[in-house]
Amino acid sequence: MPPQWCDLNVMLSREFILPSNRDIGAKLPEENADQRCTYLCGNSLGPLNKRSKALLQEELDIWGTRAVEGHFAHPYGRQWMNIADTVTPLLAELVGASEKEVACMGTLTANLHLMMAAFYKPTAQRFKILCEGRAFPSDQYAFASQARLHGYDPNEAIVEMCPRQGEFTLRESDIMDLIAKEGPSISLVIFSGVQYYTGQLFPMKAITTAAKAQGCVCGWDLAHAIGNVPMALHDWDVDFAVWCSYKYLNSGPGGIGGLFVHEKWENSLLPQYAGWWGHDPATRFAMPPRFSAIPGAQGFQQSNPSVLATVSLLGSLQIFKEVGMMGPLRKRSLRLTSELEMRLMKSRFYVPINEVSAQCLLQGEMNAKDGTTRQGQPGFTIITPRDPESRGSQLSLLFLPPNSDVMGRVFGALSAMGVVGDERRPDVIRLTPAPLYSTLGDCERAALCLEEAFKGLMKAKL
Ligand SMILES: Cc1ncc(COP(=O)(O)O)c(C=O)c1O
Ligand SMILES: Nc1c(O)cccc1C(=O)C[C@H](N)C(=O)O
Repeated sequence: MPPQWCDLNVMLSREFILPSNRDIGAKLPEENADQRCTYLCGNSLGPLNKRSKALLQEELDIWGTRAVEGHFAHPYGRQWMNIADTVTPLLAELVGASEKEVACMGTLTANLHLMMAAFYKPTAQRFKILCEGRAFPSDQYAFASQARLHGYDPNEAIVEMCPRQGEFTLRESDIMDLIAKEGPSISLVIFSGVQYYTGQLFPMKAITTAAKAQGCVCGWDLAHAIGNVPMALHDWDVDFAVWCSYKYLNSGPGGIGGLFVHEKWENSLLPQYAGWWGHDPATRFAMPPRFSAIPGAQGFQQSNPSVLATVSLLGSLQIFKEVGMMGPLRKRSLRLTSELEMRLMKSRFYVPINEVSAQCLLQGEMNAKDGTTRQGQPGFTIITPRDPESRGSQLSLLFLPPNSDVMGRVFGALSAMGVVGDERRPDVIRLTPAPLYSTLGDCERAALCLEEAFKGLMKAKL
């Protein structure tokens, strides 16, 4: 039976090590200084957990006592030679894939290039890359450089889909229409599962189906989706996907990445940038001169993975497994994010999204629906979709008036009160209650502190 809410609260508070208010430099009374801070920043970096810490210490000790032997003989059965096998089944479960469709390797951007090298095969008729506008910059750089590599001008080859005028997120029907319209000229459709800036969860299954119907390859950047929302990449017929593990998978800064390649490609797609870790493990250490790829995603491995990075991921994935993986976690996540949203919307500084016209935003104004202009008055709206099915854990708060100092000052005040989110300039603060370690109390506290931050701002303006 999956653990209940209260059991989870207790268990998870024991598993994670969160910075205290003092650690993060919050300016709070002494009696609150050593309490854990309100950490709502797992969309950027998940916190440390005790299992990862213990596993890391074990591997350091084994390194100290066995050195090179640790590759082949390991007191806990985690021979370094096969270390990725400890996490592959868990990653496969998280993304909805078979084990051979998944590889724990490298880093997100490097894996994205590897996958584009394998899957982006532009022709004169079909050469475009369709992606969301304002994709994470590393992805934009990767797309543009891949287009250039094939001799295309990124301005012509890359189709960035932007929200309608006055809107902040994409409509499913618009995405479908664009794929249908541009389909014959599109080589690759690649979106992020959850958009890093707005927190929008794209309809992954529908986009994949539409892309495939047009004969396009469909890939996904799952940086903000893995460990955040349930997925079924195999059943959805996704061609490839890449991810990092330092966000919702809590593997630590710069943690090891991963990729997915659908099994249907197993016999027709050979790794072009081969390395010895993609070679058949049965003969890898015999060091034969000719490459013989592991069938499936793992054939794309190049180097031996960092053992320290891999066990750090393993510790967190063991917690995922213990709580029942994404089923119970998504349920908890929906509850937490709705709680945060509900409390934020009660704020007197909250402005409903439909009252914020993008045109006015551009001019640095904020218009109320009734026609009155509340020019210059500080406030915020939530640009993440209201429909829980169209978002993960994250809420993105847009501060008003735009391009003012409101966001920066609120962010500073939140930090001083022990609330850790992150700022994305010019006007957004992302707040993410992650179901593995956040509580309803965190959501309540964040909303109260936001209110306090605004009050401080208003007082200072008087
Ligand atoms: C959506 C997205 N893509 C790519 C990256 C870059 O990842 P990495 O630095 O691990 O390559 C990030 C985060 O930094 C991201 O959020
Ligand atoms: N990887 C990061 C880092 O080393 C420092 C600061 C931020 C990051 C991030 O991952 C940013 C993240 N992708 C984002 O969504 O903004």
